[in-house]
Formats: sequence, C-alpha cells, structure tokens
Amino acid sequence: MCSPHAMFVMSLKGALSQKTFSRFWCHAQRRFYSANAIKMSAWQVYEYGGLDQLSLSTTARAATIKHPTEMLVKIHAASINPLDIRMMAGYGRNLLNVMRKQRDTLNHGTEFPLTLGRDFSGTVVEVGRRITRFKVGDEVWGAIGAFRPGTHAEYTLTSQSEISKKPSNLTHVEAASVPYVAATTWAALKTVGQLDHTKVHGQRILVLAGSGGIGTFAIQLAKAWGMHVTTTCSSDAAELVASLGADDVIDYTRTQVWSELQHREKFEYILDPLGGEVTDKAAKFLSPWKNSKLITLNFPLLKNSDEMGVVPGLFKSAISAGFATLKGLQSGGSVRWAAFNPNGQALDTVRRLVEQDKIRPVVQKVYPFLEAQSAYKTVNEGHLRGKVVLDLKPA
Ligand SMILES: NC(=O)C1=CN([C@@H]2O[C@H](COP(=O)(O)OP(=O)(O)OC[C@H]3O[C@@H](n4cnc5c(N)ncnc54)[C@H](OP(=O)(O)O)[C@@H]3O)[C@@H](O)[C@H]2O)C=CC1
Repeated sequence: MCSPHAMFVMSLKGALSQKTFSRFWCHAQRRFYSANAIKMSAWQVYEYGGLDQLSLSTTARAATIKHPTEMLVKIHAASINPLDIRMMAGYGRNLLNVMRKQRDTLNHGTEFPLTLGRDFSGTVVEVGRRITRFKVGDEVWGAIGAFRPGTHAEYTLTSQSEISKKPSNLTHVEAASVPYVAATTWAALKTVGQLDHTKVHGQRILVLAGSGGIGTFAIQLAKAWGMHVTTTCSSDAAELVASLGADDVIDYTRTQVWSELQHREKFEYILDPLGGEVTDKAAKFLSPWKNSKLITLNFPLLKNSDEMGVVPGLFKSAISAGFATLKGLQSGGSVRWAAFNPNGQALDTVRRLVEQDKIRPVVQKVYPFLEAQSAYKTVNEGHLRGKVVLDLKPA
C-alpha cells in the first residue's frame, strides 16, 4: 500500500516529463530542506578575491542531511589552511564546481556564498539512517571533501568516511589543527607513496618545509614509524622541528640545502610540499635501486583546470605526470603527486598515535571565531610554525 505522499509523487511523475519532474523535485526538495535548516553563523565569500571578501553571515543555513550516510556536526574549532586562502581567490573553481554539481552541493546553481575551511573538531548532533559507527553526542574530528560547504561555520555536514572519534587527550582546539594535514600527509606517503609502515623502520625520509602545518605533522608520523627524518626549515624553527623528532635539521636560510645534501646518504622517501624547481632538485637525492619515491604536494590538476578548462586541464596534468615519472626514473626513483583526500580510517590510526603521545598538535595561534579575518591574515602572511585555529567556543 502506497503512502499518500508516494502516490502524490508518482502521479506528478506521470503528469510531467522526466526532465521537468526532476527540476521540479530538486527545487521542491531544496526549498523544503532550506526551510528546515538550522540558522548559523559562517564566514563566507560572495565573490572570488582577496582577504577583504571574507564576511560574517549570522543568517547562514547549515546544510541538511539529504543522504542516509551523512551526519551533522556542531563545530567547536576549525583550522585555517593555505588552501582556504587560495580557494578564496578562486583556486580550483572549475573542477570543484563540476564535483559540487554532481553532488548537489551548489546553492541554487552557484558556489556562492562560499564557506571555506576543511577540517574541524566537534560534536555529532544528527545522524542519517545508515550511520553505524557514530551517534549523536560523539566527539569527532575530521576533514571534509572540497565539494562540501566549509567548516568556518557553526555546523558542517560530513560522512563516516571523512571523520573519526576525537583523541580523548586533546581539546577541540588542539584536535582541529590535525585532520587536514594528517589526511594530506597520509594520502602522500601511504596512498600515493605506498609506504608500508611496518617495513620502514630505519629508512631515511626527507621532509621539506618541516616547520609548517604539513611538515610538523609529517616529521612526527615518520618518527612514529621509526624512520630517520631529515628536514629543512629556517633558523627560528630549528628547535621546534628537533623537538618533534627530526634527526637532522638543515637551515635553508643559512646553508645551501642542495650542497648540504651532497654530504648525506640518499633517501628512500622525500615529501615535498614546495613543488616547482624544488621537486627537480630534490629528486636527485632519491636513493637509487630501492624503489624510492618523491611525493610532491604541488598538485597541478586544479590550477590547470582553472587556467584551461576541466578537460584540457586534465590532459595537461596527465602529460606533466608523464614527464615527472621520467624525471623520477632518471634519478633511480619515482616522482609522484598527491593531494588532500578525506580519510576517516587514517584519522583513526592517527588518533591512536596521538593518544599514545607519539604525535602532538602544533598550534601557532588560536583566534576566537569572530576574529577569523585576523586569523586568515596570519595564514596569508606565511612563515607558519604549525597551525592557526579558530575557536568557536562562546566568549
Ligand atoms: N595538494 C594538496 O592537496 C595540498 C598541498 N599542500 C601544499 O603544501 C604546502 C605547505 O602546506 P602547509 O605546510 O600547510 O603550509 P604552511 O604555510 O603551514 O607552511 C609552509 C612552511 O614552509 C616554510 N618554508 C617556506 N619556504 C621554505 C623553503 N624554501 N624551505 C623550507 N621551508 C620553507 C615556511 O616557513 P618559513 O617561510 O619561515 O621558512 C612555513 O613554515 C602548501 O603551500 C601547498 O602548496 C598542502 C596541503 C594539501
């Protein structure tokens, strides 16, 4: 027996063409969901540009659960990443809009108002029917896909595959500093670099730019796996990276990194957040004959698709990947690209490492949520020592 609601939908479907019905139905659902959505504050941009585009909306609507595998989280803290500043200027818009369209996360056909922010720590407030691993009230941390509305807001929609339980020994502010850099480093070393952490004890890794968000996390992860870590940073960060476990610190402001490296043994792994000519120079220090890998985070796909359109951008990126592979082969290793990818399972492992005190959050500065503009400015100025975090706790 059909419910009156289902009968109404079926008769409407019969009366209208498939296309007209789909349009009507999407519109009706959106109206229904936005009318029922929680009102919240969110930092948003209404057009691409510089930091002055960022404004606080107190009447934004939290995205509502449309799929049974989604859940709604109340955010207590969120970090700011260099990616947020780039996305504010339009980075990745072409490809991300294709993804947003596919997943129906555009607001009435546009990405604006765009909420930035990818990671968070918070409490689950609502769960979809098919959520099995989390319940309302759970304290969680996570980093969400770039197609979703961001986390510099009071609520975010997420899924099981993007989050894990928050480490019990961290505050929300500390926890929020980890998920994005953790998921990116994991994508680089484990997914793309195929590093088997049970077999790398004593192997050598070079972490370039050890003082930033990625570097401070990657040094600790590699040390937790028993690797020998060499890193580069400027003078004032040397003490910090050594305290995180780096065995060998090269001050790039005082010495010539590439001549210094001539005096070291070569590396099984190189993590390169810097890209460009650094990648070419660093690749020469890969250990030959040992299946060694340089993984660069300077992923060209989004930039190419911004400049050329999605299909030519994909094509150009594939050609560049071929050249990178050749350069890697010349050095006796392999050069690969990696990018951030949400990964709740990786966060589960990282949570255990944090709870065992093998990884600690490195937070440079915490800003109250209402001071997000100053926080973005700090990230934009660079020279970060770990992460900048927004605290959403009421003042
Ligand atoms: N593809 C992807 O999905 C992702 C890519 N990335 C890439 O990784 C980069 C780093 O990210 P993140 O760590 O979060 O950024 P941060 O801004 O947190 O850190 C960058 C760090 O690099 C240091 N640095 C700058 N130049 C050099 C140099 N020549 N040698 C050594 N250290 C240097 C800076 O300090 P100082 O200037 O004082 O030396 C700073 O501490 C991003 O800019 C982005 O390009 C990051 C995340 C995801």
